[in-house]
Amino acid sequence: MQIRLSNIVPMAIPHRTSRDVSLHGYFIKEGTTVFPLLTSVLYDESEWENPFTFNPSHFLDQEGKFVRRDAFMSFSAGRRVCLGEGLARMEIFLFFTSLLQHFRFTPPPGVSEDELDLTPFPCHCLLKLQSPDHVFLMTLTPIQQAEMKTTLIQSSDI
Ligand code: HEM
Repeated sequence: MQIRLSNIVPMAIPHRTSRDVSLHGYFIKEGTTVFPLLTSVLYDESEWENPFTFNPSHFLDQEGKFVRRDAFMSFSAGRRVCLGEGLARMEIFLFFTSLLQHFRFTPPPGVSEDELDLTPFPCHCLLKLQSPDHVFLMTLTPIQQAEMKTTLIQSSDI
């Protein structure tokens, strides 16, 4: 599904631990802000045959039937999973099926399908996030930078 590859909300929404937690041997104290990095699951090479390619077969079994994949986490998971998931899935389905019913999509003249570049923006920048205990270094695309700014504004407003 294109929603996996497009990775719309790469760092989900920041959450804060309501109590001390031990997770896979790591101790996280109460009140720590946690960013669930959905990108790490959506592009996990041990989960997807071609993590960086649009490949609908990721969601089909040997007989061509649709299968649910736990690593498909574009809408996050758990109690704070995206509330609009059902609506978003329905809208995207209606939008794309209408387009596919009415149009034929082809690469521009002189370009083969293999040459199509689906990268949103090639430009990257290095972002440094610092907290009293931790420093995070990340490479972000402009879309992710914009989301990051929104996220930081939201979390500072809490
Ligand atoms: C492809 C479209 C969408 C994607 C990929 C997406 C993804 C996400 C993600 C990753 C979160 C964070 C979950 C977390 O905190 O761990 C979220 C939260 C949320 N989303 Fe979406 N979303 C989409 C569309 C929508 C739509 C259409 C609506 C409403 C009409 C919506 C409403 C919400 C709400 C209310 C939350 C906060 C839930 C909470 O904190 O309890 N989303 N979404």
